[in-house]
Amino acid sequence: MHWTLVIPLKPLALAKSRLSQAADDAVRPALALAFAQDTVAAALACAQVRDVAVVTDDVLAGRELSALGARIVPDAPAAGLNAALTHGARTVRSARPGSAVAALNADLPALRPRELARVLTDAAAFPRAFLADAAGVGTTLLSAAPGHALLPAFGPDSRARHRASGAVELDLDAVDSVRQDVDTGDDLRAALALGVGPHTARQAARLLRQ
Ligand SMILES: Nc1nc2c(ncn2[C@@H]2O[C@H](COP(=O)(O)OP(=O)(O)OP(=O)(O)O)[C@@H](O)[C@H]2O)c(=O)[nH]1
Ligand SMILES: C=C(OP(=O)(O)O)C(=O)O
Repeated sequence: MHWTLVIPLKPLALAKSRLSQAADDAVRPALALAFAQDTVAAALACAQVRDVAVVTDDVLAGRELSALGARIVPDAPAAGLNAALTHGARTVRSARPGSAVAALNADLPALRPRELARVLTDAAAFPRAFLADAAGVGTTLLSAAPGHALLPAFGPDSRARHRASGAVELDLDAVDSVRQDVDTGDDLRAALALGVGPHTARQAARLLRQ
């Protein structure tokens, strides 16, 4: 099965507010963009991924991510993360109704294409499936096979909410790069230890020089 990934991204000036202790206002937007660039580049390099749609209203991010090969979908509902994902999945399926779609967070700077391929291969066995984040409370990926609505419930305690919604939790070892989202300075250190993509590596080096 080949997947279309739907990746949501807040306007960069507002993104990653919980990183404010580790990265000040002058650096954080560039860091958030770098996370998204490394996430999108790794996703597009994954053999199971047909294409990537990024739902964002950010002009700079739209330009940079479309240069990597992503399609940009405006965040028309402007009603938060889950509305953006529902809109993104609908937009994808209005062009190709039988698409397998998966929502993936834009803050996975250590994402490895082979680990993403393992997650998507397992997800293909279920109508809806999800992967818990490294902290064990959130979600980094939610999938919907052809013919099934995504029904995203991202946000606080999304692991429990996705489970309660009937999505199957994927029980996989050795997919740390798909689980490691970056919300805090500790998360950033964990991602750097796994090995981040080139955009984040450049921005992290800038941060260390400050
Ligand atoms: N398009 C869109 N994406 C969103 C919205 N809210 C969150 N996201 C994205 O959803 C993903 C998961 O969100 P979070 O991990 O909470 O990221 P964040 O909102 O930048 O982080 P904080 O500001 O610290 O809460 C990230 O890729 C965000 O950019 C939204 O309203 N619209
Ligand atoms: C939106 C989510 O991410 P975070 O916990 O990183 O805000 C989530 O896990 O559902």
